[in-house]
Amino acid sequence: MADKVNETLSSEQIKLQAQEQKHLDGVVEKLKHRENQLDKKIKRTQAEEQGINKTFFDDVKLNYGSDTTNMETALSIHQQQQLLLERNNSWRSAEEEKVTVQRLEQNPYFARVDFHEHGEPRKEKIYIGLSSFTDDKGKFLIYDWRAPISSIYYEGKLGEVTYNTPDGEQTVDLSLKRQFLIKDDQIQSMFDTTETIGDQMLLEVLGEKSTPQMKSIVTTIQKEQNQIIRDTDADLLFVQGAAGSGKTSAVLQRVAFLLYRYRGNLSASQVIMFSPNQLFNDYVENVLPELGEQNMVQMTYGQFVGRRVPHLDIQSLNEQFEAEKTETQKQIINLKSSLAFFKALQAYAVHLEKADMRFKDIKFKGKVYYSKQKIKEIYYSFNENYHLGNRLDGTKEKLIRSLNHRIDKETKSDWVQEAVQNLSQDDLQKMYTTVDQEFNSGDDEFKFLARQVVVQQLESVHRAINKNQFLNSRAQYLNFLRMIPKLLDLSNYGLDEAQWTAEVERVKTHLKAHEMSMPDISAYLFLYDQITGKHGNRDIHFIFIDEIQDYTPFQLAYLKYNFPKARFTMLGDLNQAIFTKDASEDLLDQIQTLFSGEKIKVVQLTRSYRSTQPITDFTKAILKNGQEIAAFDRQGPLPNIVLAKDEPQLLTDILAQLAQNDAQEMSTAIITKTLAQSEQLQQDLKDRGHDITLIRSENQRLAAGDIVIPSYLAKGLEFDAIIAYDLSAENYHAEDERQLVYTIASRAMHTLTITAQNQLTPLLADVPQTLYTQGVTSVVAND
Ligand SMILES: Nc1ncnc2c1ncn2[C@@H]1O[C@H](COP(=O)(O)OP(=O)(O)OP(=O)(O)O)[C@@H](O)[C@H]1O
Repeated sequence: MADKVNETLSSEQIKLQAQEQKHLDGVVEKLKHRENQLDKKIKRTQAEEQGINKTFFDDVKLNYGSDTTNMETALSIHQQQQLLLERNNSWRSAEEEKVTVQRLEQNPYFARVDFHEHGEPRKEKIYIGLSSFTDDKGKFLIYDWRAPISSIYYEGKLGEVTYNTPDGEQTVDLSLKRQFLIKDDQIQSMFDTTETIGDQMLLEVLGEKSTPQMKSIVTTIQKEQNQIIRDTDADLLFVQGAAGSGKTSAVLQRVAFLLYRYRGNLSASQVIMFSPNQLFNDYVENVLPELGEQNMVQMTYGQFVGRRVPHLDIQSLNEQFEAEKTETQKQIINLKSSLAFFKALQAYAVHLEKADMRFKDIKFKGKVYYSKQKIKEIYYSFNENYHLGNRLDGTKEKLIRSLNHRIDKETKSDWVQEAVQNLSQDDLQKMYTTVDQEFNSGDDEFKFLARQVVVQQLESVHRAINKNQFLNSRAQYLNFLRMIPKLLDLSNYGLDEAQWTAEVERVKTHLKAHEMSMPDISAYLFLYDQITGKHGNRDIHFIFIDEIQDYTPFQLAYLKYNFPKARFTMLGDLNQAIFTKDASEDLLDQIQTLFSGEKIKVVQLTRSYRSTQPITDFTKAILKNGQEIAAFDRQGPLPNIVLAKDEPQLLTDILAQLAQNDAQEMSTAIITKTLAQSEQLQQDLKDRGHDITLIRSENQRLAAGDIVIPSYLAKGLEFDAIIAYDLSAENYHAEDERQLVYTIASRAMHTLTITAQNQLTPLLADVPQTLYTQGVTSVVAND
């Protein structure tokens, strides 16, 4: 496209481009000059550091005569260390700057804006790039895209534009917005725009082929995305965005923005992003480093809870997704996912201050050392001002004190006498505090050793106390579940007591086998946190949650509890609730309750950038009463529905479509509903002589090229071409699978093929026939 634009350049434009090229040459020269200077600085300071290191002790006045000379020596060492540290910092920061300069050399800037400050006669002209760069006199040659003034590039049209600065709002008069495509220090093309970022550049970016790694979008951030990226006000920023509307992209640029805006007060380790699965983590991991920032902490909710209960087998993504559920099970899950369940647990915790704590005996050498009755007695011996956490601390303190008393007593028991006599020379040496420890008498020595032996042996009791091993967490959780009919109204969830009792028994059986389902694990941990008085991690400043529609209100409440000081950004598409399905509908209401009294901002992104217009129009028609979606005007072939009469025919159709996509150099993902189908399909294709990568687990790496992947792992990802596997009436029939079909179809960037055996799923029955072709393999690729 750049060529097409160049072909039609007028002489005026050619002149303008030559002027810009001259400016660019000047900036590149200065960047190279700076790199040179930095190289010299790095070499010099490293040499100085080595020099200081070599002569360190020659230069230090080693003098250990008197107190004053000792002091002088210490001072002298300190001075030398300071010198070393200074040199070290100096070359390290020069190295860092060099990396930035080198990144800028690759692509110094992507935009220029001209504007007048209000009341100032002089026109200003600034260039915007990935980082700031000043010349030797401190004049800005490039502004960081995150600098306050750069916002005007993304914010509005020409004319009056307001932008936020740390000191409040500023207004300028914007007279020019120019975009550049620069490669190897040459301007490939440039566009002046009158609208927000010209569609031309966006079209070019979006028309590119997919990559196994997500790319940054700084050059073409859209106005509404910019609002998400630069928000510094909201305690909760909630983004509802259609599939492909750039939620994930916006959030990654937002992390980069926040790290810049709060530089010095915020580090990447204080930002956590919760993502749908590990594959997705890999997919996005390059974006921040590309922007010159460190990656934030990334994890899935499963990982977040799983690491705290290594002994329990938690339901995997696959099990969660594929488990067939009865109506009662669905209702139980609904209950356990609710805020009411969260509150019931808090109420139960208050009740525990008075009664019903469950303890385990602490044993020593197979015998009860502190009985659970004794522990319970201590626990409830404190007055009513003691809350759960204090009670536990108080109990532990008392137990430790009692243990110390018992150590003295225990030293006189027979087993200790015997153990001391049997100590080897080696054991003895380890026990003495100094090699030649002296004692007044043999008796004293014996007492000393006996005490050491007892302390060593009783270490297990000590540990049991310290590590709360006397808490009977599992029995406690079951007790909480049994109490539920008293704490909330089961009939609100369409359940009766008998069904609930059966559920408690089910949880008990699973616990015996060390297994737990996802809804239980959060409640189990929250209960433990209540009992231990844990108040969460106050050091985390920002929490991002992607694909929020797959979280339950309980999980979100639990995350909020865990990160009490954090500001939350939640992104999702209520149309894509593939785990929580209908329950996601009132999620936003529930979240608002969670953040009541705090600043909430809700932003909607409706334009879908991932897919061509025909694909977006088709996917939009799958949904009934869904959230708003607008297509981006990028053309391509209509989605194609291929019906096969039987399985061999289905395979033949898939192979034909794969061949066609390959010929157009598009990578294809065949998305099946379940993992079993993916495995079968991979084998069937192999039998037909076609090898294809199977993504079976989230812990795999995404490879370039064609893949087969089950639906729940394709979340958040995108591919040039999608083949939706067997969207037949038999495979997809339940109304609550509509969102799943939408999620699958909306992964496609350029081509979408729907295959089905026999009869097409009724979920597509209402899609107008004008929105797709049927029976033929699609022909035209995106130009
Ligand atoms: N402003 C933009 N400039 C260029 N590309 C963009 C822009 N916004 C979004 N895109 C592209 O659109 C595609 C979809 O973006 P992204 O994955 O962030 O959307 P999403 O809303 O998280 O989608 P989903 O909910 O379906 O996972 C990506 O390829 C992204 O690079």
